[in-house]
Formats: sequence, structure tokens, C-alpha cells
Amino acid sequence: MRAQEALVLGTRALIVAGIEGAAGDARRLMAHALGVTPERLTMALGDEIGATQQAAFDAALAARVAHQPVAQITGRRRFWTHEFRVTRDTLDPRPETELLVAAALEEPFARVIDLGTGTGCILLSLLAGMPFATGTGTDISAAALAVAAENAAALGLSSRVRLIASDWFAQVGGVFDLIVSNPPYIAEAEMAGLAAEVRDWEPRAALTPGGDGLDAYRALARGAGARLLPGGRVLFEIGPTQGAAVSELLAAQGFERIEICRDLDGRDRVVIGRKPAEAGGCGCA
Ligand SMILES: C[S@@+](CC[C@H](N)C(=O)[O-])C[C@H]1O[C@@H](n2cnc3c(N)ncnc32)[C@H](O)[C@@H]1O
Repeated sequence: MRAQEALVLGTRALIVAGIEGAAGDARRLMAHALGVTPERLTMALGDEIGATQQAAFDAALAARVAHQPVAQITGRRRFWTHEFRVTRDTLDPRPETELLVAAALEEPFARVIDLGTGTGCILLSLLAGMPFATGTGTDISAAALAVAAENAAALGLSSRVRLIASDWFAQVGGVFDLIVSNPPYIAEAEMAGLAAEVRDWEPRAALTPGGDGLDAYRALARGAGARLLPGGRVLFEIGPTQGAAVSELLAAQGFERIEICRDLDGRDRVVIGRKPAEAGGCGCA
């Protein structure tokens, strides 16, 4: 059978299973099974599909029918300017998180910390864009940190990266001029309503801190001032309804010039705050 025919059958199987975006997913899974990039797939579709490739495609389809996210099946996700390894131990990097990267790169920085780094997609994208900066990534998940280390090595960034297992700032030393985080922010009550791809396959610790969804911001806002140089910035990704609450948490800790950036859908997505440049002006330091 030609790969093209196998792709048609695979697409149909995903449609029947009710998978949204079946055609695009089937193409990505076929490219993965054939060992080609999605960009080169069209050229490969005219060839006969080998038994091993068909078995790989069938296994990938079965995983997708069970609602496993494509990035977990292929183990790869493109984010900002690079490809990142993704596993069941990491959040699949989301396109909206690129807004945080873009906003952070608007000003130079020398030392950045990314709390809850997961795959390292934010931290490594920032370091790739700021050649003389160094960075620290923390996570409570040792398995996620191992993936971040792999990604750092693959991007040739290991010498500029330090990875630490830590509950937010607990094990963190030193000071930074940029603090970033995309923490878990889904309220406990909203978990049941999530898509199966997220709820059943992504790490719970990456999705929710429990309760009202704001506990991670509370810990981060409390700890950020002491680890930030005067004039330094903090950027947090937020859920679309959390802008006011997270802004208040930062204001209560003495941060100033607080602003909220919207994503391409017009939804609040990133909160930015600054530690006052004058020593003693920030209640948190
Ligand atoms: C929403 S994911 C973000 C991952 C990655 N930064 C991204 O944007 O794709 C949140 C991350 O925070 C980590 N995390 C959860 N609780 C934590 C804690 N108490 N201390 C440090 N990291 C934590 C999770 O393991 C997960 O990797």
C-alpha cells in the first residue's frame, strides 16, 4: 500500500473516533511513522509504506484514538524558534506561551529564572534569543527537569543553564533581573471540564495548584521580590480571567508598572510587573 492510502485510512479512523483536527493529526503521525519532517511528508506519500512504518503509524493512531496528544506521541513540539522534546512528564508547550517569550525579549536581561520550567521551552527560547544571558530553570518534577536538560543539550545551551529541583523559590539562590513563570493555574473545579487530551494525559501538577487556581501566583509573588534586582521584571502567564487577581498579588508585594498583555484572541495572557529601581521602594525585598 502507498503511504497516501494508509494516510486516508488513518484519517478516517480518527474522524470516526471523533478526534478534532483529524486530518492534520493523521499527517503529523504519518510523518512521524515515516521518519520525515511534516514539511517533507507530501513527497514521501507516493512511496510504498513498509511493514515497520505501518506498525508505527497504527500504534500512533491507536494512541491518538485514546486521546493522547500528538506531541506526546511524536515526542516533539515546535515552540518559538526551536523544536522541543515533550513527554508525559511535561506540559505540551502552548502557542499562547510564546507571548510571554516575546514580551520578555523586549528588554535585555543578563540573568533569568523560569519557575516551573517543564520542557524548558520558555527558558531555552529566552536564552537562545539573548546570547550573553544565563538562566536557571526550576521544577518540582525531576522527570520534567530531565527533559529540560535534554532540550538544553540539544540546543547547545547547557553551559548557560542551571536546572534545580525546587518548590518554587525554596531551593533557589542568587538574584536575577528577569523572573518568568507559566505556573499551573487551572482551578480545581475546572479540571473535570478539560479536554481529555489535557485532563487525562498531561501531568496534573502542570495544570492545577488546586483550590481557586491562584496558589502558585501567591507563592511566586511572595518570593519574587527578594530574588529580583531593583528595576527587574517579573512576567507570569495567566488564565484569561486571572489578570486582576494576579496584578493585585504583585501590587501587594510592592511591584509597580503592572500591565497585562493580551494574546492573539484578545484574552488576558501575561502579567508584567517591575521591582522599583530605588532600594527600599519594594515592600517585598
Ligand atoms: C503550566 S506548566 C509550564 C511548563 C513550561 N514552563 C511551559 O510553559 O510549557 C507548570 C510547570 O510547573 C511545575 N510545578 C508545579 N508545581 C510546582 C512547584 N510547587 N514548584 C515548582 N514547579 C512546579 C510543573 O511540574 C510544570 O512543569
